[in-house]
Amino acid sequence: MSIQLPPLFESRMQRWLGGEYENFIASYERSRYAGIRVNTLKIGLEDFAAISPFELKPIPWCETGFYVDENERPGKHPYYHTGLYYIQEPSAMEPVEALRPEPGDRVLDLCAAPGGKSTQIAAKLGGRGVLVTNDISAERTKALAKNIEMSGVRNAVVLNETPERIAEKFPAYFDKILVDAPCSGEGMFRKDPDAVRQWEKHSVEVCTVMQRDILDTVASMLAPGGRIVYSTCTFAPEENEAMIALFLARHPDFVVGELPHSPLFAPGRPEWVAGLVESGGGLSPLLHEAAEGEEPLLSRPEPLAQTARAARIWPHLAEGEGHFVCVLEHTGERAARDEAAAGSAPGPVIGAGESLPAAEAGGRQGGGPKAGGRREGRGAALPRREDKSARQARGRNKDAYIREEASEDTVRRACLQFLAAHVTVPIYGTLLISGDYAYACPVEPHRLHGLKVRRSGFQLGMVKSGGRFVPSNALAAALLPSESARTLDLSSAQQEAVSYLKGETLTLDAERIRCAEGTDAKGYVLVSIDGYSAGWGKWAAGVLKNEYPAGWRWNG
Ligand SMILES: C[S@@+](CC[C@H](N)C(=O)[O-])C[C@H]1O[C@@H](n2cnc3c(N)ncnc32)[C@H](O)[C@@H]1O
Repeated sequence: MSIQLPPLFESRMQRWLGGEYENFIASYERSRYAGIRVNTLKIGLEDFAAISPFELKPIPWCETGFYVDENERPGKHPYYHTGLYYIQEPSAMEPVEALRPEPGDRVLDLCAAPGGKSTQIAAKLGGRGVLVTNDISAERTKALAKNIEMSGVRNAVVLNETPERIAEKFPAYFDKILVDAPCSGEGMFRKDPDAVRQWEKHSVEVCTVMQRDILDTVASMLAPGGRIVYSTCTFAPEENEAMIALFLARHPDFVVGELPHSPLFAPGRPEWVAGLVESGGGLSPLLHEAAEGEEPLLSRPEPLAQTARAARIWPHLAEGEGHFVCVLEHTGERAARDEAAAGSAPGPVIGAGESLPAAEAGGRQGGGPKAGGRREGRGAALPRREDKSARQARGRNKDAYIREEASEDTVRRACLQFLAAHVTVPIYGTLLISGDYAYACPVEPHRLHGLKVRRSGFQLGMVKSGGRFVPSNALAAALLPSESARTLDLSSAQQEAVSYLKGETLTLDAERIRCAEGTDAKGYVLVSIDGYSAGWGKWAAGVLKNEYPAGWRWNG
């Protein structure tokens, strides 16, 4: 075997798996499985099957998931850049299947970066409801935001917060919460040799303390009758069944729910935890947690017995890496919610073909001078620079709201003018200005006050010096070509598509740009590949200036 497994890990697995151990260890000789998940926000399953550049083999537990040959390099195809699929380890697709988000739900993905499961949740929401996606690592939320945006998600907020601070702002708010917990990663040893290097005796102990605290905090954010899915990519029972049983002992208003079990999954192993508690062993002191003079919480048979309803995905039984998935159902009554009455189902920022209010109509294409005589766009009043005290007041939080009125107004007007002139469908959300950026925010904006926010919602664009509005690539990626006033379609079979994705300027005639009635070719153009939107370009005099963002470009 080429992988050197930690001896303590091997001896633990051998003890627990007994006769099954040989098969388990033999699975380390096989190569890992690669998967893609079709992003149904951008393409239907049948349509993808018709154009797929790769041979697809269905993943049994996820309707939108497919095994692909890793040598196909799915990250190196224009369709990856148009967000038609997300590259995801097959077992990692199960937690969201167990969560079962439905259009209209409010969902929290607490430990979300880089966003595999968040993009899967967003696809299931189908643009309706709310996704709050969060990671405690600031660095990792950059990739999370990029993946959310490349996937064309319109109803997500991206946070970089602790669970406790989110809980203060969203008490009993979410219908569904995913905790894809930080863990010792034993299930990833085959896929990622780094996981082996990082594993040590104390990993399990450190992780259980984090997991216990995270689970305790999320309970307060769940609406009555809601569902939590807890998942890890480790085999350690301390981080799996024990965490669930401890949670149930502390939160008697929850039960372990049924999973839509694949016959390839195995049940949870409460007896492993019972054995560790009895012997006084294991790698976490939490196994023996007890109030003074009382028996350890985990010696209560009932909560532990429920964990048999969880699922373990084993690499020797299913074609995927090791995972643990458990559903926790709140036993309270799920209340019907009138989103509109609660003020939490925002209407459109601006509707299709809608006229801007007179005070905002100044710079609209073909529009006359606006009321008050000032024109937006070229020659418009410059936004005043934020002064030093305002900058200090904003502190660490770049996305805080404090901003001088004048410039907030400028961003707001510029954004609405852009949408009116370039987008032919309503964009839903509360128009929220954060610094130079405009967002369509899917939650009541007050909930974000004081939080570290990476994206306050669907990023529409920003105002640059001179009051010029630059649309975000998130907006481009989420629009259908038919929803944009100007479009240019490139073919994935032509070099032009890759040239665009590499950030190169294209030379092309006005005839190639499809323009909505009353619009000419000059200006922002939504660039699509085989009919699937990728980004913006700006056309004038036979040249398409490339607006595809540097961080999204095709490398190599
Ligand atoms: C298993 S990874 C998540 C993978 C992700 N769900 C996906 O599907 O792409 C666990 C994540 O938890 C984050 N994390 C660790 N402690 C956390 C905490 N207390 N609150 C929120 N996130 C945390 C880590 O930064 C890491 O990105």
